[in-house]
Amino acid sequence: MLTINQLSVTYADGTRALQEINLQLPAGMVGLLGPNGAGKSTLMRTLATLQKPDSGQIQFADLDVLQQPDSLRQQLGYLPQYFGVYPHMSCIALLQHMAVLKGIHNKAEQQQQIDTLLQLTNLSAVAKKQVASFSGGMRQRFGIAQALLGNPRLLIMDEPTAGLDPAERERLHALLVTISQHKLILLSTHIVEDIENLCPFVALINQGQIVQSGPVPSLLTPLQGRIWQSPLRPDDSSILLSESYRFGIPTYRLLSQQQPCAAAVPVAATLQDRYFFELQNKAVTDVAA
Ligand SMILES: Nc1ncnc2c1ncn2[C@@H]1O[C@H](COP(=O)(O)OP(=O)(O)OP(=O)(O)O)[C@@H](O)[C@H]1O
Repeated sequence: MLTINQLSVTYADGTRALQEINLQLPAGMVGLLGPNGAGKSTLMRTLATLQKPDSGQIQFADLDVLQQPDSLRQQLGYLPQYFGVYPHMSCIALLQHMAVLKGIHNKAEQQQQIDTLLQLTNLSAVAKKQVASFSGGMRQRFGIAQALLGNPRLLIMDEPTAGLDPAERERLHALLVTISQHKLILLSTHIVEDIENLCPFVALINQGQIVQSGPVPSLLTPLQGRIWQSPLRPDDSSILLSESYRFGIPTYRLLSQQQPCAAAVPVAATLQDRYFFELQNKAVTDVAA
């Protein structure tokens, strides 16, 4: 549904934020996962036609996005990473204003869409309050409501769950699943759990390059049967993927063909394992025999 070919973006100071990116994304929820500075926001802004690439092509359905940015904007909803400062306007007044900017001039249609979106995002009760007074979670839900004006086919969301408490994050997940029918929702995050919860398809980005993309199960298959969890860090040739703590006790996740030490138990591979593996710039064939 969305095809990206040889897309490169270089900033004025010479930073090569995107380097010849190629991607094919299907409809549904797609995760763009990468560490800080990987190039996620640059890619999202370029897809949203807010900044121009040095070179490359973007095709959305039958639309050449870089040649027809205005046509793309009519089908696009965008939730930026930072909204900046809100004007002192009520939620409903701001949505009415944004509806006009999106070309929804008919008052009855405007009202009907806004009412539906306020209900969907659970903001009806606070519609007359100023958005500037909203909590972080309410602002994100407002951000989604404005992005959904005009029923866009492509929804781009840059780190939508950043800074939300667990209950707000769950609410947002439920909302995203509800709206994901018949759309491509591209969701960027560095929170692996968000992608595991929501996205059947993922693209991993690191240092301006797509290092893997595909249906999540296909990314896990090469690691199955090779992931081990151990309370000790073995002194062998296994690849250390991550070190985490539970109640202050360390747990190591390791990639190895064989049991790395007597304390290691086999566990199912997760997206987080693949992500940490890719950040080490290794190929699956590097796994110790
Ligand atoms: N306006 C800019 N001028 C120069 N360099 C920039 C600019 N914006 C981003 N960069 C650089 O481009 C690279 C990619 O940045 P980008 O913000 O796209 O990454 P990101 O994956 O969204 O990171 P984060 O998760 O921290 O938001 C980084 O090295 C960043 O420092």
